[in-house]
Amino acid sequence: MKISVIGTGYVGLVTGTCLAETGNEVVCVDIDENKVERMRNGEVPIYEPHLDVLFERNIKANRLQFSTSLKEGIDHGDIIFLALPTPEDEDGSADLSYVLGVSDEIGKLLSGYKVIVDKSTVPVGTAEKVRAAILKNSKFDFDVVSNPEFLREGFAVDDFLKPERIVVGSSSERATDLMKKLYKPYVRSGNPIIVMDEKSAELTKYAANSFLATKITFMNEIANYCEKVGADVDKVRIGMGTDSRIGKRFLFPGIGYGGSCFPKDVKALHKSGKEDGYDFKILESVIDVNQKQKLSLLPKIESYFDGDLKGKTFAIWGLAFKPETDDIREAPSLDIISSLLDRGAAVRAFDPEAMDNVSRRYGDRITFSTSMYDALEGSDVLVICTEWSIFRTPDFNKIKNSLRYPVIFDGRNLYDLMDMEKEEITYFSIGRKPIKKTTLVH
Ligand SMILES: NC(=O)C1=CN([C@@H]2O[C@H](COP(=O)(O)OP(=O)(O)OC[C@H]3O[C@@H](n4cnc5c(N)ncnc54)[C@H](O)[C@@H]3O)[C@@H](O)[C@H]2O)C=CC1
Ligand SMILES: O=C(O)[C@H]1O[C@H](OP(=O)(O)OP(=O)(O)OC[C@H]2O[C@@H](n3ccc(=O)[nH]c3=O)[C@H](O)[C@@H]2O)[C@H](O)[C@@H](O)[C@@H]1O
Repeated sequence: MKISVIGTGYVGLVTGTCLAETGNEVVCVDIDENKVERMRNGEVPIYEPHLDVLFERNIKANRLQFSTSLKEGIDHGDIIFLALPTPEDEDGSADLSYVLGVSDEIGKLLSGYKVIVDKSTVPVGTAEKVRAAILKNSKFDFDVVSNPEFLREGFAVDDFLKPERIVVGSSSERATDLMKKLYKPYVRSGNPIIVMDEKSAELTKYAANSFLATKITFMNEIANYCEKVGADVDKVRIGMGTDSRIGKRFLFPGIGYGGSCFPKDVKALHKSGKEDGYDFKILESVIDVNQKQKLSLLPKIESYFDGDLKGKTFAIWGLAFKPETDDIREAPSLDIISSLLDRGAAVRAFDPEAMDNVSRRYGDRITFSTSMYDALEGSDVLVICTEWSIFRTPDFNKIKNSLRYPVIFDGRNLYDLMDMEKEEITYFSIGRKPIKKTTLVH
């Protein structure tokens, strides 16, 4: 089939590449000329595991092309995916200007029947707005489908190729049939294509993300309470998660959820609710608790240094909002770094993939290290913000010998408490008892 994807970010580029992988002819359109030039030169502009292999293969096979021309995209595709940003607006609502702006243009460019598929995460009622925006300028027949995307960064290719489900929101039989045909190769394992009306599809996406964010936040509150009463959140997590009604996944406490979606989507659903006369009290709490959780290591750090962080140097391991991505949008590490800098401390940071993105934001206000161990040199203590695999089994002797104070503040509970008892390291984590050793100052 002939497919166009408008917007080549994490979702658009993965969608375009994976759709080319099953034999479709795909044109990806982006407004960012530099990005399009890089992709035309064979460069994948984001870090996403396994994407490079598929990207290269499909470009070589001439199934994947890039353009800055929306007209080229609209002329080419029978199905046109919108994978445009829907960032948080000042009041917390989803900014629809990208989606509706492009829809406006599409109306002027249509020259025959097309299916316009909204893959961006959007509030209930957006499909109608997209339809109205196109209709304003077009006399040709078209359908609008809501097809929310559930991929996770870091696993995006796998999630797209083998989705647990595909949600298609459409009231048009013609468009639904085309979508089913397109997605058939991706649901061979028997996972369903769930067809519903557009509004329900739009809400399914917000409901899924908000539920997961709520699950994490609930565990963060349980972790905070564990610290007050001397319980161990790891044990509570396992005890709870083995109940299949609860499930083991997304119960890991930490320094809050981040990323380009959970924070904005929870706020957008809360805001939509308000506009539609419904007060999502639970989401208000989730937003509030998560903001506080991002800085939950700070009181522990301040208390360790008797409130005075001036002149101290902090090694930070992990900057991305989660492992296996270079994405730093709403990353808890940024809240922690800003708070440390505000208190007169210095930061030596290391991340396997996200340092370029952080450097664009902080410039030379922080030092970027060449390795995880280099970050420790000249630092007072270590703070862990992201659970990259390479941080899971470090050389504890190196940590002890490099830091001025052999102390770890772990925002992701990477280490077993029993193991840490054996090390001469003071260890603070989330929802578990602190392990305090008589500190040797180098
Ligand atoms: N990042 C993720 O893991 C997921 C994101 N989503 C949703 O998908 C949508 C896109 O998200 P991302 O891919 O992360 O965004 P992104 O910010 O990574 O990429 C958006 C792309 O659209 C391009 N663009 C902006 N205006 C344009 C225009 N007028 N014409 C053509 N291209 C234009 C930008 O240059 C950029 O390359 C959002 O609604 C998001 O909530 C949904 C599921 C997963
Ligand atoms: O709409 C989106 O953009 C996507 O948002 C999330 O995917 P993603 O943001 O890539 O990452 P997750 O793995 O869900 O993690 C989100 C945040 O929650 C945190 N998290 C996750 C799981 C957990 O147990 N504890 C926890 O704190 C992570 O550290 C991270 O900051 C959803 O998992 C995807 O299904 C969805 O498509």
